Amino acid sequence: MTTDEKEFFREATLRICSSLEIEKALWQSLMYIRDFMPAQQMSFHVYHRDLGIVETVAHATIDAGEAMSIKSPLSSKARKQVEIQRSIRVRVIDRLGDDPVTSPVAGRLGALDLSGVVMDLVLEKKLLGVLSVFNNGREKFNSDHVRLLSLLNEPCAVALTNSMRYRELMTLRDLLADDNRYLQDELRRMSGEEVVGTDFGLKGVMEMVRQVAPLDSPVLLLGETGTGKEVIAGAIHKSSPRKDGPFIKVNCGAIPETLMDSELFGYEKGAFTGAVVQQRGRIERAHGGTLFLDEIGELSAEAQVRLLRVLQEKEIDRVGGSYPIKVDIRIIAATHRDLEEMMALRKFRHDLYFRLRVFPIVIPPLRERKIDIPALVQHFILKKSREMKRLVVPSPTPDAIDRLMAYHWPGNVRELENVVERSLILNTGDRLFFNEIGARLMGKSPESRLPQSAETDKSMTLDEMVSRHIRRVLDRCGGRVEGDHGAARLLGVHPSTLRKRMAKLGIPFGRKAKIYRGS
Ligand SMILES: Nc1ncnc2c1ncn2[C@@H]1O[C@H](COP(=O)(O)OP(=O)(O)OP(=O)(O)O)[C@@H](O)[C@H]1O
Repeated sequence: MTTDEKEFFREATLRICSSLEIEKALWQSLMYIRDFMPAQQMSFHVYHRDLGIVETVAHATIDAGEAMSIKSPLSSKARKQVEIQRSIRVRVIDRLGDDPVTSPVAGRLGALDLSGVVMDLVLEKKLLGVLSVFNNGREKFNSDHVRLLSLLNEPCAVALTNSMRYRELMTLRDLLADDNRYLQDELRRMSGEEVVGTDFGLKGVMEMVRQVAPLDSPVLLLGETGTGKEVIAGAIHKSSPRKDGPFIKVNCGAIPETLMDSELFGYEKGAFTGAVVQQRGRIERAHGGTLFLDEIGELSAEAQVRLLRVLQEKEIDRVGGSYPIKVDIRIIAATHRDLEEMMALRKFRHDLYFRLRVFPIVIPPLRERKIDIPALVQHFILKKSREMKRLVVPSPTPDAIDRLMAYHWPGNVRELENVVERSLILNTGDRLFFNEIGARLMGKSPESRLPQSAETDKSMTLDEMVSRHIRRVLDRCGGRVEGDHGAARLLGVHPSTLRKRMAKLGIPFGRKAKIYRGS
């Protein structure tokens, strides 16, 4: 190196290493180098061998440097030309648009008519990236310029690698923070989400859950609103091999159509005004876990087409993205709507329906499994008291339980949960009366009312309450468990479920009951 070259190397190296933000370092370098050659713009590019894509990561003009991520796919001829590269190569190109490697990149940067010097950045025989320096073509680059640039190969390669690692680290940090926020939300939502009624009203449902959980097949949960479809979706996820992965919920009815694509598929930085950072969509977040599509019947026709593609191809395109991303997800969909009727009305696609309907599970309404009511009440009292930081956990009076059992619960478990919460807010003592349910029942048919007891203010355990209620219903049915006038029908459970519960609570049935009743 001559003295001038040494000085050039020193000064240019100081600038290229001046910042981990490569766009700033690039601009500093351009401002220095332009005194030695006709340089008006400079860019750094990275080659992704697995995708055959050149990514322009930074670009500087005289005015400023800018970080970017512009991805340009190369032709197979250009890929070969790049991939056989082992040693440093510096090329002068008179018109960037005429070269198979530079033209796709120059096309994206609006630089097809510019001329430039393109230098491969190689360290330990590995191609790490490319530095390009270009101008408007009026002044030519010559061999002196090429020699000077070649001096900077190693510092440029090191600076580019360091800054890419730094950028990766920053992205990972953002993703982790993002994941953490999501997981905290999920945890808040899922914690304490114990399924009540697994041995009684939900026994059949839980058997199906056990069958399907270990597989990757889609599951379709059907049932009225508030029956616990999300709780069951969570139970499937928790007992599946994906349990350590994410459980991501999408409420298809709550996302406006204009935001649906970016919510589901995510977007690249700059894909639209306001897309200042890259954002992963919910489908991508569910990678390695379960995607729960609630209210699937509310999806628009366009969104149905795009979802079908995800199910078929198992890949997504981010909005503004230039290549597909593979996703490994298990889908659980849920709806309270009649999808078959929606298909007949052409409001739901046949192909999507058949893809989702591989394993349907129907969750019965609460009025058909009233046997679960006492346990659910107890569960919600404990849960809500904890949330409200109540020192004394109140218990319902026996009459209150009778009232709750007699009500028909159009809003299902969610309505019951709200009733418990309201009652806890209104009653600060240690007893809950649920008088509002009594009031609601006043308008109901006489058979939906059960006899009221005088013991309105005595507290009992949950088992005592259930036992007392079953005995009372049995008395009304003359001890009959099965049949149209049997206790099981009145309690909204299967006779064998009722017998098991009776055995557990020590309530005699069959021959024993006759002896006990003295008949
Ligand atoms: N078996 C159950 N055990 C415990 N809690 C339950 C059970 N079923 C439902 N819940 C509770 O009831 C509420 C409503 O349940 P969930 O949101 O799962 O119903 P859903 O059928 O998904 O409703 P929607 O159709 O309106 O989305 C939730 O707070 C849930 O925790």
